[in-house]
Amino acid sequence: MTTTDSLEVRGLTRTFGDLTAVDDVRFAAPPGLLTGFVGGNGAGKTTTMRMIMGVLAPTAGEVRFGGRPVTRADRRTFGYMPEERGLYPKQPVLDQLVYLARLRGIPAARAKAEVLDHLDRLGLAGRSKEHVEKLSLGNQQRVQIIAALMGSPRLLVLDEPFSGLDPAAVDGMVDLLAEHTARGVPVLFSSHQLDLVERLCERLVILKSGRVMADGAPAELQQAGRLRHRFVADGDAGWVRGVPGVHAVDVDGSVALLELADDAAVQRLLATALERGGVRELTPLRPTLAQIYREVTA
Ligand SMILES: Nc1ncnc2c1ncn2[C@@H]1O[C@H](COP(=O)(O)OP(=O)(O)OP(=O)(O)O)[C@@H](O)[C@H]1O
Repeated sequence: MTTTDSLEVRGLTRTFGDLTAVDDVRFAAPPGLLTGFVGGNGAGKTTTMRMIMGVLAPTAGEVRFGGRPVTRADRRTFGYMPEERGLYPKQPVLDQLVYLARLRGIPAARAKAEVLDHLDRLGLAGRSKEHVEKLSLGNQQRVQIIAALMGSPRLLVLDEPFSGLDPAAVDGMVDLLAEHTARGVPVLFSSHQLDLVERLCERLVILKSGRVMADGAPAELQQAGRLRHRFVADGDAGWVRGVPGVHAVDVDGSVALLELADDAAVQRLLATALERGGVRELTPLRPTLAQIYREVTA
């Protein structure tokens, strides 16, 4: 079943007493894309996701899906991995997942086949009869992921789905998510692992103190980020500090990391370099996601 619905949040706000945990948050998670939701501890990611899923009422604002306000019926078709993982410790893995799948309205035989397939793909095929409490935390996490992915959800909202997973499980998870995005499903997931977010995400929302600090495709955010240059002089580059419009972030012998105010600063830099013996290299450096994140949340 393919889908073309977007998730959209508009002006979403939530207060707890004097604290505004989520403050006028607006962004969209478009169909078929992985949208990464990042921000430090307490930034408001979980609170936003809980409001999207209807677990927590907003103080203000609205959640829309497919171009209209989200309904309870819509939410029953969403896959959600909550921060507080909700598995029954004393039930076997297979029984539990089949039960959860049946709650989503999947017929018994199909539910079992789907669960067994997912267990196999996340490396848990041999564990299906074990009680959840007997599994390692990483394996419990895999079971929790499967619970969210059952039954062709129309939207996936995943709170820290990658935390505690080993690299093989991350790869298995990435493959599974790709099948959902290929069907057009919007996927919103929170993470503190910026390297992983950089690798996976087609869109990014950065939150700080309940507010959206940046929102867009990683390449767009990189374009907007402060462009730096690596400069290598013929000889010591210490003189770059005196060139107007040139900010030397770091100078180490002949190599300098520079921020150049404008084209005129570039020309002044090159002219001065020629007077002093020449230029070996001047290369623009696009900021990494980690640098962008540090800049917008500083
Ligand atoms: N039920 C609640 N009652 C009071 N304060 C709350 C409640 N839920 C969340 N908060 C507060 O709201 C703020 C945002 O919390 P939230 O859990 O959404 O952040 P987060 O970005 O998910 O953080 P983390 O990365 O640490 O999980 C925090 O200051 C938190 O203490």
